[in-house]
Amino acid sequence: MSLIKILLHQLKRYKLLSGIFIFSIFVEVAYSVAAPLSLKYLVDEAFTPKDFQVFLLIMSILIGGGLFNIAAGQFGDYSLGKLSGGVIRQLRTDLFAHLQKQSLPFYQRYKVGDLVTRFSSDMSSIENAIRFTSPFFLKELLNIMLGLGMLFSIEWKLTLAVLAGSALMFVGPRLLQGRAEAANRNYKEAQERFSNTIDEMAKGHRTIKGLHQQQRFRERARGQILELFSFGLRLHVTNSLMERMPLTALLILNGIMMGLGGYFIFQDEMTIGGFMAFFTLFMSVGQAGSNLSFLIPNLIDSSTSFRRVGELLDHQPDIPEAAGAVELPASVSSVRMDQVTFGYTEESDQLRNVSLHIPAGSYVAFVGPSGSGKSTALQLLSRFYDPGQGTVTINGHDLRTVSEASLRKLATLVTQETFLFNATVRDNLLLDNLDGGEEAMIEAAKQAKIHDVITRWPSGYETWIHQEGGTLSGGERQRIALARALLRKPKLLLLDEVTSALDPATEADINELIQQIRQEMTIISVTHRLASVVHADRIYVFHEGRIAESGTHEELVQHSGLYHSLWEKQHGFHLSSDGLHATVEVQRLAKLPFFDGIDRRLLQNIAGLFSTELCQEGEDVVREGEEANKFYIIVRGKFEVRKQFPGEGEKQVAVLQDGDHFGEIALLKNIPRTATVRALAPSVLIAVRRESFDRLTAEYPQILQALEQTLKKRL
Ligand SMILES: Nc1ncnc2c1ncn2[C@@H]1O[C@H](COP(=O)(O)OP(=O)(O)OP(=O)(O)O)[C@@H](O)[C@H]1O
Repeated sequence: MSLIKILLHQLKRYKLLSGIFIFSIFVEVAYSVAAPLSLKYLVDEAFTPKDFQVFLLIMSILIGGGLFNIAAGQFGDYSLGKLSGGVIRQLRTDLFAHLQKQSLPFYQRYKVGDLVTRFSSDMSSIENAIRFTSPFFLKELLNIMLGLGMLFSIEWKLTLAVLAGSALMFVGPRLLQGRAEAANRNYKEAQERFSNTIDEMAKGHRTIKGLHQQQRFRERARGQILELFSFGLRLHVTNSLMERMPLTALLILNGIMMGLGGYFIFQDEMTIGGFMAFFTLFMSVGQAGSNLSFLIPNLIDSSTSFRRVGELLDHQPDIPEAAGAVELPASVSSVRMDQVTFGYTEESDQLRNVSLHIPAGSYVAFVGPSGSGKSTALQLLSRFYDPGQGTVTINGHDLRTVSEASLRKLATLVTQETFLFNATVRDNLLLDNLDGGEEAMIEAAKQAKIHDVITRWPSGYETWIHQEGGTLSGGERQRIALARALLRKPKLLLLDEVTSALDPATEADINELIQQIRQEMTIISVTHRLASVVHADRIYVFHEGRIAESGTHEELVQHSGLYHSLWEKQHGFHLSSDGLHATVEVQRLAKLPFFDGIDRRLLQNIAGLFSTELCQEGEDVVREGEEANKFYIIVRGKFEVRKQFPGEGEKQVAVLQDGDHFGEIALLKNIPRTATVRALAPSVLIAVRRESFDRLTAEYPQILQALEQTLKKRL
């Protein structure tokens, strides 16, 4: 186990300190055993014969030994402090570095609360074991061994008798050990579950409030707190019982010793001094035994923590760096995927036989329906995962063989889920490049269209970012992340839906920026918004994990394939630059199957009925079971369709994006919604109410007839 290896390796590093500590323990234990033994000589050789010389001699030895013991104790404490502190420091550093080497699957397996608990309470428990419990355990064990030796030398029969009785001290704790371990494990797991709830509540507080889920979270927390209470109580009772049992056994042993010891004195088999020394020494050995049993729950607690931290250390990185990894050069000559097949799990593949070649300096787009594998391909190009089959290469080097540092220097990925550090804007932009020029930083912020926003904040670039960027708007976060990436001057820029949280004007600015920087770097952009990639050198259209088509925008619209139909779907909407007002063209309405056959002039009237609706991430536009009275078309954004399944709860059944529509049946009749539609990103829709539609159809009944006929055919 890696943890034990690390600890042993550490102890080897601190040989001198370990030696001093062990020596000090020997001195301390020898003195604590010798001090009671001196009673025998004081009583039998000094007090009874009233020999002052012997008394002085014994006292001098005791005082001299005591002073030496104090000095040795001081050295021992210092060396233990330094030794244990050093071991813990190294363990924390190694664990942190080990976690950093892990890849995405690891972070999907272990939740934040789980990792935080292992780093905080488990590490504290290990620290406790290394700093206090183990040294104390060692000392008390030595105390018992030396003490027993002395007791045998004073009166072996009495020692054997009390030793037989002392088995009582260990039987009880042994019997309870299994229960104590289970109680400890249960309590730790309950702590972990509660930490995860707090983490989820803190991170998702906005969504929780938005969806009015506070009650559900309170209920969950209440249940978990109750669980902590009952597991905590069981743990407390078991541990107390384990601690109390040896003390009770000690009382019984005292009785045995006094009775038998008295008998030996009356039989002249033992002196009074010998009995006093035996009694005192036995009390000290008994106390050491009792201390040992007090330490057992602590050791059990720390053994669970040792196992949990060891489990993390034993987890080998899923995406390891090859021995003698190749350093990628500072420029890109080509990027390739050859026959790549990849699945997040063994059950299914999300990419199947994907091959593509991206020449240096080109601007390439990955488009396609939601879930078709675009982002997955980008993750493989960034080597967040390795392909199951096939290879991903940059400049001819399989990414499995290149050094991570050189890959990250060359390629930068900007994703939709931006994470900003709790630091100033400046630190977020510059990162480790703290001496990086002010000019370069401002230039990057200007390129990403965020400089003006930052300078409007009272503290400008010194503004502190809180809650991992949660206090900023999605667009501001995205633009800071983009500026941060540009400042690193990558030769390969990977963009995953970077404009989806931006308003149309900023999106247009970012698209313009891409046009400017495409001369300086190779760009691969994943997007579902086709209008933003019409100028790409090559567009790869993904469908169900495969590349269905590829070519330039012009080539693909000519060819009536998937791209053509996606383009047709997204085309024909107009959105004001502030993203607040949207309209639809008559030609676009005419392409909706249920408006088929309706006169263009009437469609013009229908187009005028639509009004714009904006919604935030996490907002429900329609809810399953509620009255339906509106028909919606998505102008831009992303929604999930969720349905209740008996016994299984609510599940996602589809994802809708730009150009998709839903709820058309509401134009005809009032039936409850058959699904919930929830926004996955800030979105813009246009909607028409049945009441407005009714007024129009009263004037032009032919619209209603046409609509009824088409819907009848479709239902
Ligand atoms: N970490 C993961 N673990 C398991 N499955 C995943 C994971 N990430 C994505 N998937 C699944 O892989 C498939 C492809 O997802 P991917 O994100 O690559 O699609 P996409 O084309 O980028 O879609 P979108 O436009 O909605 O982001 C989807 O079915 C998705 O649910």
